Amino acid sequence: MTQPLDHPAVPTAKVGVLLTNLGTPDAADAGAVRRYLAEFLSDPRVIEIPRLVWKPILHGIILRTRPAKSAHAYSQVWTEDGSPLAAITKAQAAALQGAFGPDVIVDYAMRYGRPALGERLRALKEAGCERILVAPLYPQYCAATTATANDAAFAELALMRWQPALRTLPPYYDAPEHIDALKQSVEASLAGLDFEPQAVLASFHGMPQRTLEFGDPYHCHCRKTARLLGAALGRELTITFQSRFGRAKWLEPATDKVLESLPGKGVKRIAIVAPGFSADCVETLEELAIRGRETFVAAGGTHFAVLPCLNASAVGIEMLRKILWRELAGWADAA
Ligand SMILES: C=CC1=C(C)c2cc3[nH]c(cc4nc(cc5[nH]c(cc1n2)c(C)c5CCC(=O)O)C(CCC(=O)O)=C4C)c(C)c3C=C
Ligand SMILES: [Fe+2]
Ligand SMILES: [Fe+2]
Repeated sequence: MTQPLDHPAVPTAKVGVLLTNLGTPDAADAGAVRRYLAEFLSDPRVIEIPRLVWKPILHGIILRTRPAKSAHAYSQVWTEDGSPLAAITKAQAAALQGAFGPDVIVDYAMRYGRPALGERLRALKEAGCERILVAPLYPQYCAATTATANDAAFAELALMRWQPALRTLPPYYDAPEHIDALKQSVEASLAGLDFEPQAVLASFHGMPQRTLEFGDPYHCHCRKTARLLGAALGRELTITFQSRFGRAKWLEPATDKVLESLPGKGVKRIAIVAPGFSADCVETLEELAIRGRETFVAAGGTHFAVLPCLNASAVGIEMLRKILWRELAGWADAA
């Protein structure tokens, strides 16, 4: 439609897709890790204990001791492109750019640290996106991951007079496309090993046990992903939970305890898959692949492999394209 001559230009309405992940420090040093942990661990969605109790523990103990230890972990997996989590999420967004047509812009952001979620959401709006799909890349829903990413997106919208329409990506723990992508990826990785594992572990990030009692579906989602993936592979997977944090009881069995116990039961050759992580990160590359191996070998294990996450692999990107396309129904074609 022709506009009056004095009317400002009206850009074509665009659609935005914002991939989000947890976040990561800007550098593998104690200062950067401290800033990252301070933001992350101040989130009441992550640490669900009264602020009055938690603040002194966080500032008096955790932020004094953990940054140096975690920085060492990060330094062992740091790449030329920075933190693996940030580099892989960036590569996923780049691989999906153009996949939904010329009027759909794909970007990425982090819930903690940079690029900040609110800032990228605003940038999409400023680029003309009137509709935005926020896609937290966690297959299994968890209040500490999915919900807090969505909260941050809506908090940014709360600051706007003219808001874009927002959709959020539902969890995809049991989506056939996700299970099939995992199956293909695991089969290809297992075929590349020079040994036949006696057991394959499915290690998920842990959560405090009481979040299950509060009604968080995370534990059930993890179990279902493992069950469906096991059925697709035709072999039973041993489910474990890693990365225990703090003193409270966490979901069990704990990955490190299982690694310690398997060789004594005659299981000396294992592979680990981490189907709760859409991208490799410090938890898979350092905690599992470095410390996990040390634990397993010290207990008498002889063969050990951690299989890569879907990352920006061809099957991983094709899976994301399909599940995002489904959520863009009625939007991408209207753009
Ligand atoms: C995949 C799902 C995740 C859940 C669930 C989760 C819960 C959760 N995590 C912590 C504490 C830490 N997690 C850390 C790193 C980290 N966690 C996830 C994912 C989940 N966390 C990812 C992808 C990463 C990697 C980030 C990276 O930079 O590579 C860390 C930082 C590292 C360290 O110091 O060990 C902490 C701390 C809690 C408390 C929690 C649930 C309550
Ligand atoms: Fe975590
Ligand atoms: Fe960890």
